[in-house]
Amino acid sequence: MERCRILLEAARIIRERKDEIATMETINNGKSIFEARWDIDTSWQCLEYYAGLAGSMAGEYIQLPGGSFGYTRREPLGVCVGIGAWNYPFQIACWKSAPALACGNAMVFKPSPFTPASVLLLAEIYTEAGVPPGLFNVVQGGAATGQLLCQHPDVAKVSFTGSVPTGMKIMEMAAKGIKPVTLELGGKSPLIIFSDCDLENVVKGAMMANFLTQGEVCCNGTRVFVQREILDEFTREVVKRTQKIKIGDPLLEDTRMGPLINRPHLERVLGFVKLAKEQGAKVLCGGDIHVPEDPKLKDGYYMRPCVLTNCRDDMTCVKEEIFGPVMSILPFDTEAEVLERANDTSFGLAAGVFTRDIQRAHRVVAKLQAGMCFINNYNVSPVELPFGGYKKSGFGRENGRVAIEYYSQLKTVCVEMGDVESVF
Ligand SMILES: NC(=O)C1=CN([C@@H]2O[C@H](COP(=O)(O)OP(=O)(O)OC[C@H]3O[C@@H](n4cnc5c(N)ncnc54)[C@H](O)[C@@H]3O)[C@@H](O)[C@H]2O)C=CC1
Ligand SMILES: NCCCC(=O)O
Repeated sequence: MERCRILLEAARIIRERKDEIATMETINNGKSIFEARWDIDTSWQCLEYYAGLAGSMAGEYIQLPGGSFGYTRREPLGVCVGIGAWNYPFQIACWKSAPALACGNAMVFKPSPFTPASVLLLAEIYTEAGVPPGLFNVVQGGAATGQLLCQHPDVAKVSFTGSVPTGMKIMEMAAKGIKPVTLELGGKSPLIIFSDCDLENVVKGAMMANFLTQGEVCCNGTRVFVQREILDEFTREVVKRTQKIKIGDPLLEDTRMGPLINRPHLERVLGFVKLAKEQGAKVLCGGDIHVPEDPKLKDGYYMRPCVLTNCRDDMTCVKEEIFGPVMSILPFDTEAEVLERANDTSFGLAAGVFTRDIQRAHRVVAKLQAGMCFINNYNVSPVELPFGGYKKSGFGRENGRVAIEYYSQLKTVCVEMGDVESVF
C-alpha cells in the first residue's frame, strides 16, 4: 500500500506538470506537442495502473495430503535495468519503472543518448512523491554504458526497448549472468483492410498506424494490405489526407509532424524511399525533404510523409523496418492469401484488421503471428493491455497485469505438518 500511495502521488504530479513534461518531450524528441501530451497521459496512467496492483500482489495457498500445504510468495528481483529507445523517452521510462517499483524492485534507467532529458523529470517527480533515494536512478550514456549495466553482477534483470541487433547483444550479455530479459524490439507490422470496412475509419486508422511520431514507432502498421475492390478509393483518400499533415515546429499547437530524430536517421529513411523507387515502387506523395517556411527551422530534419504503391512483398521497403513516415500499400484478393503474406516476416510485434465482419476479424487475428493485434483501430495504447512481440520483435510484455510476472519471482514454500518420511 505504501508503494501504491507513492506511485499515485507521482502520477498526480505528472498530471499536474503535464504541459511542462510534454514540452520537454517535444524538445527532446521532435514529436508534436499535441502527441507528446498523449504520451504523458499514457505515462501517468501506467503509474496509476501499477499503483492499483501494488497492494494486491499475493501468492497462492496450495493444500497437500495429510494437512501439509504449500504457499507461494511473489518477491522482487532486485535491481532492474531499463534501457530505452529515443522515440517515446518518457513513456518508455514509465512503462518500465512503474511495474518494477510496484513489485518492490529498484531501477537503473538508461535513456537513449539522443533523448536524455525528459526522464530526469521523472526521477525528480519520483523523489518528490516519496520514492526513497537510490530506488530510481538515471544513468546517461550510450552503448558502452548500456553494456556495463547489463553485465553488472548486481543487476537482476534487463528490460530493453530498441532495435533487434541491440536486443540480440543484450540477450547474449544477460545469458552470461542467467538474467531474465524483456525485449521490446522492432517490427514491420501488417495492417489488413477488407473491402467491407468503414472507409472513413480505415483511412484514419491507416494514418494512425503510420504517421505518429514521424513514423518512428515500433508497432507501426507499415505494410498496408488493401483488398483490391477498394484499393483506388482507399489510396486516393489516404494520399489526400497525408498531404494535409501539418509539418513544422513541433511546439506549435496545430503541427502534427515534427522533425525526425537526427540527420543520419533522416538520410536513412530517405534512402529507403530512393531504393523503393529503384525497385519499382511509385511515390504518390512525400518521401522528400521538407523545408519549413520559418527560417529558423530550415536546417531541421523534416521530411514529407510518404505513401508508396506498386509495392511487392520482396521489396526492401516492405521487408525492412524503416522507422520513418513511409507507408507501403499492397493489394490483395483473398483472406487466405493476405494471412500468408502478412505472416511472411521475421518480425511479429503488431498487426491490424479492419472489417465489419466480426467473425472474420477474430478468425484473422487468431492466425496472425503478432503479439499486439488491433481490430478496427490501430496504435492506441491502453496501459491495461499487455504489449510486446512475437518472433524477432522480442518477448516478455509491458503493461497489463502480466508485466508483474516479468518484474518479480515466485518463491514456493512447502510446509510439512506431519513427521518426516525418510528413506534412510
Ligand atoms: N518494441 C518496442 O516497444 C519498441 C522498439 N523500438 C525499436 O528501437 C529501434 C530504434 O531505437 P534506437 O534507439 O535506435 O535503438 P538502439 O537499439 O540503437 O538503442 C536503444 C537503446 O539501447 C542502447 N544501446 C545501444 N547499444 C547497446 C549495447 N550494445 N548494449 C546496451 N545498450 C545499448 C542505446 O544507447 C539506447 O538507449 C527501432 O528498431 C524500433 O523498432 C523502439 C521503440 C519501441
Ligand atoms: N505508444 C506506443 C509505444 C510503441 C513504441 O514505443 O514505439
